[in-house]
Amino acid sequence: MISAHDIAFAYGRRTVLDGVDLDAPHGQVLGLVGPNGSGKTTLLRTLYASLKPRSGAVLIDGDQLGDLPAREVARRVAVVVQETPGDLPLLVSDMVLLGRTPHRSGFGRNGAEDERIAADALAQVGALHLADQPFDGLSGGERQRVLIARALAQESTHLLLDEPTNHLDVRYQHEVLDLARRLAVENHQTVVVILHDLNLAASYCDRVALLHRGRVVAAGTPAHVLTPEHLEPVYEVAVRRLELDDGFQLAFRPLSAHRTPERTTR
Ligand SMILES: Nc1ncnc2c1ncn2[C@@H]1O[C@H](COP(=O)(O)OP(=O)(O)OP(=O)(O)O)[C@@H](O)[C@H]1O
Repeated sequence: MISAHDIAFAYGRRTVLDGVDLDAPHGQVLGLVGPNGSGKTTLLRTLYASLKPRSGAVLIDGDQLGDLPAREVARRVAVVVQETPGDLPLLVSDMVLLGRTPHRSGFGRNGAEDERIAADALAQVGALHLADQPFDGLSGGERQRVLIARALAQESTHLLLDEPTNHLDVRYQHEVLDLARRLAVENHQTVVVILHDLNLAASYCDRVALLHRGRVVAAGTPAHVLTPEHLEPVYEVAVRRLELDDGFQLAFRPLSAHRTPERTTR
């Protein structure tokens, strides 16, 4: 479980998070949504100690994140963020094996068990066939799946994902979020995921926090948060919600398209 209390963060003099509270229990997927620049990535980074909040506290299973050694944080929390190809010419299999690092002692090498776990992780994201290819040569979607496999190989109890559906085709968007759900429901993990697609958030998240200008302006179930009343002022678009038998679907239009177009007749 991750809980954040009264988090504030500033880049220099610019405050981008202010009074943020968050609860991400085990066994659930929490979605972070909000417009560009609302503070989602900054907030996520405070949850795995990549950024230190100016004030407030982040607790992982009741322990202050700031008090945990980096290795212990890595054992508890796996992270998938957008990553550009690096200078290290790694094979896909080696990239996934990096996920085993927090479990190795000292300069220990990967054992057969680590290799089995890494191969399993690749299979789970449908990328086992890429194992012997150079990571830098992959497409954006393939790379994304391999990074998710690396996080799975880490076997942590918390999984943080920053726009994991970026670059993925529709099939893999659903597969990756379905996998995130199964990790929460079946493995009782805590999953926190940043999503731009609000319909995907509605389908796969147990709870959603809507950020606007560094504050959580609504939090709760997708049905409660993802309403035209909450979304229209935050995104400045017209929102329609279509209720379906098994949920709802959101449709968006620019606010200007709401007005009846003026016709000029000559
Ligand atoms: N390293 C940085 N230095 C200065 N300002 C930054 C830095 N990173 C982010 N910001 C600013 O902080 C604000 C929040 O950024 P953040 O990336 O957390 O938003 P976001 O909601 O994840 O955005 P997006 O949906 O576009 O990814 C933005 O205004 C951004 O310009």
